[in-house]
Amino acid sequence: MPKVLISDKLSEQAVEIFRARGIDTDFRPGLPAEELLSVIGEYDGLAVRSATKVTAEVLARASNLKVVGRAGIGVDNVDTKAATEHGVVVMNTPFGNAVTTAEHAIAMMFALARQIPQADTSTQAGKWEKSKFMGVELTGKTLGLVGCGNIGSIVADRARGLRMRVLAYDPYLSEQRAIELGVRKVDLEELFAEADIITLHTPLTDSTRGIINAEALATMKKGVRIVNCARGGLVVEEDLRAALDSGHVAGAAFDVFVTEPATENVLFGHPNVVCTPHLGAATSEAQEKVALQIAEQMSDYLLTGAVSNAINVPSVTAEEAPILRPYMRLAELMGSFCGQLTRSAIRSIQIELEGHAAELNADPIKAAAITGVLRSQVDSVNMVNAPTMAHQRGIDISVTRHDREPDYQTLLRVTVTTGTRTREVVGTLIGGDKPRLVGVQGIGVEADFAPRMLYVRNYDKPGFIGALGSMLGEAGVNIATFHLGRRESGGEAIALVEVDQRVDDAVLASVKALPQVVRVDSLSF
Ligand SMILES: NC(=O)c1ccc[n+]([C@@H]2O[C@H](COP(=O)([O-])OP(=O)(O)OC[C@H]3O[C@@H](n4cnc5c(N)ncnc54)[C@H](O)[C@@H]3O)[C@@H](O)[C@H]2O)c1
Ligand SMILES: O=C(O)CC[C@@H](O)C(=O)O
Repeated sequence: MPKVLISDKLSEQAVEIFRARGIDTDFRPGLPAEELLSVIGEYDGLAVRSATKVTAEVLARASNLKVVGRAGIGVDNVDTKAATEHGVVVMNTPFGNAVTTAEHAIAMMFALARQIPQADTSTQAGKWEKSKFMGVELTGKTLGLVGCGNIGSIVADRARGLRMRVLAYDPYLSEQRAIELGVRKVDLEELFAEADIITLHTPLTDSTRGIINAEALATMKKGVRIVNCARGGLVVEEDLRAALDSGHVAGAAFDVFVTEPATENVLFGHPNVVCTPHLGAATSEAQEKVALQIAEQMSDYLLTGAVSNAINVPSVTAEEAPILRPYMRLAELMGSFCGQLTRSAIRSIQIELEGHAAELNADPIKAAAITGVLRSQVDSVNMVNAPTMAHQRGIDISVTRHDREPDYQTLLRVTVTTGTRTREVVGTLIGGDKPRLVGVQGIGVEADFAPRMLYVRNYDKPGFIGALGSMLGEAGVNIATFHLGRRESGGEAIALVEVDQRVDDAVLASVKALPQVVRVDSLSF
């Protein structure tokens, strides 16, 4: 039974879902980092929000870990690169808290426009400062969205409901989508120059870090207000503080900070600043949604292999998973066949799909084939890290779908090329799910992938089968099945011999010495 650890404060509904799906679950919100390091080796899955830091060190100790699930959007607390290297899937819930976070941004906008937090403090202190808290209307004002994805587009919708004019800067936003959203797509300079309120909704990346800095602030309207409910680091906090002090910026509302938890910050204490402690996603509705969603996604992956919302591996739907699983097994076995025969640096791996296979999601099949090829070189390879490992080794990967009718209903071909040789195997599924080899090096030969096999390249000359049988018999090796194929009578041939015992190197050397034999390899699957 898989075992999952929940190390952050997730809705307890997640625990119920894991348990109902038959997953052993430990709910330990607030687990200290040192304890996480000592227990992580026991778990197949780790569910977190943003407090747990899933570092390279944690991942290095996580010998059984298959999946990290982030109940939320940002995975900046997960070392995704290290997870990929360790073959751990990282998944998030990209939509579960979008409405809630958009509402928080709108709430922050109102808080700034009407100075609600400051007025509340003053009123409850017994002051009645009506003239001090003169606000501004939002109706008719220009809102500048930096980032118009899930959250930004919901903010746009709500802002239009407030009769605001909405501008959006997002290099990946299409003109068509901007029209559908009722926003005007502009460049950043125009947005800065025209917006009365600017709200940020991008991830923190190299291109967005410090997107609002002193230089940008100088190009904004005097009296601009700035809202950040996305990520700390999008705004250079010191530069913003200076612009608030000079009065150029009329107000700033921040939910996220460069350093979190933010117990100290340069923005704190300014009369026109409103802060919340990363509460964007903190509603019971959103937390329930993300907890349920991550528990379902992680359970699906651990129990069925279905992958959704993964950051580092292609998606496989619950419907696709049972169909793809035998293909992934076949591709891995075929890759392994080629990999075991390859002793030098691989230049390329080509995966071809024909018949029914050509209609399927090829990414998981490709990842499985690469895994199989690399497994004989690297123990730690799996479906998650195989494409990255191939890339790191400079291996060129290609996938081709053929729409021609194959001899079999469905067919995969894996071709591995080194500097000097090309190895090609062809395989199919018998009865829908049983892997069967149907060709090697362009020679038709049918065999199952047996746990122990001999692969013999020989010439189709009399005496070979008898000699091989006697040698194996004398060595105490029982032949379970024997499959032969040849290019033409007397020409190049292949024998695939399923054996019940391991064939030692001395016997392999004697087989190799037979006059008809070109090469012999012992394979295991
Ligand atoms: N405060 C919170 O509690 C909270 C909650 C949820 C999400 N978030 C954060 O909000 C942000 C937005 O989340 P989302 O779900 O809308 O993400 P999303 O991926 O749906 O949207 C991000 C948008 O930013 C755009 N973008 C990327 N690079 C850009 C650039 N250089 N300039 C302008 N736009 C750029 C993308 O094209 C995309 O449309 C993320 O940083 C997320 O982590 C915060
Ligand atoms: O879990 C949280 O409270 C933060 C969520 C938010 O930052 C996210 O990226 O989804």
